[in-house]
Amino acid sequence: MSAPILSVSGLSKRFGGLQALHDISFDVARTEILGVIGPNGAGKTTLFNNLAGLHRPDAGTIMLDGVSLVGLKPHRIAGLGLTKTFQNVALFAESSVLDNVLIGGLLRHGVAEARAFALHCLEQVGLAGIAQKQAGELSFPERARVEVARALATQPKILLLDEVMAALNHAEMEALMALIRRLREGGLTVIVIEHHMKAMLALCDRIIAISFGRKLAEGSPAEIARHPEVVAAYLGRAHAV
Ligand SMILES: Nc1ncnc2c1ncn2[C@@H]1O[C@H](COP(=O)(O)OP(=O)(O)OP(=O)(O)O)[C@@H](O)[C@H]1O
Repeated sequence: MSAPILSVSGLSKRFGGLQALHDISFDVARTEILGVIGPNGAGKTTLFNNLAGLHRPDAGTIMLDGVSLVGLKPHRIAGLGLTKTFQNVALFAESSVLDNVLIGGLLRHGVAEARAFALHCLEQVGLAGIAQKQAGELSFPERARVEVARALATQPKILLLDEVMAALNHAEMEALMALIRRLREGGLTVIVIEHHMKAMLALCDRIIAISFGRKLAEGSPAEIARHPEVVAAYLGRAHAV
């Protein structure tokens, strides 16, 4: 791997008696789509929260393009280029789609510029036509795209997507995967958490599997799909690729 855009080393996080992350290390290449899989409670969202500055790790280093992120506030980390979507798509229901996306743009722009940029982001995700719709009236696939647009409005180098496909049917998932691939072709690096294994195997260049806060495996989708511990811990013995 040429110089990684993100380098995580020895990351650990404890909540009281629970070791939620234990000595997690991995690198992410520029414009890579990296998947993070693991059973419920494995520590996936905690990993994202530590990367994005919502939690402070107890130990370990996180370097984004050579800059240390540990101890920085989330808006500083977003300013440096790492932005996370939220698992339960928390949009302001009473506000328009445009205003929801505009909020992300305020990180770097004044209101007028952020509005224009928000429209551009909505175009990128194919939702320019519903910019004035109230966010509370959106379908699940629209909400997922608005959440991606809001993250894009911060102009990230790395986008962390936390289960944005959770409520989508097969066709909607395929469409969102196509969007993620397009964003990568435009230069974005993406780290994805999803439970849907087929989608992850199809979408990701590389996958890390975690279980009980520890990294269990790391490799190509094909390697992960046949890794004995991953199969036992997560995929189920019946899974075969
Ligand atoms: N703020 C917190 N305080 C205490 N415990 C927490 C906190 N956040 C997460 N945990 C615990 O840490 C463990 C890892 O949780 P996390 O949400 O990271 O798992 P996950 O892999 O994202 O799960 P899921 O697939 O269900 O979203 C769980 O046991 C969870 O209950």
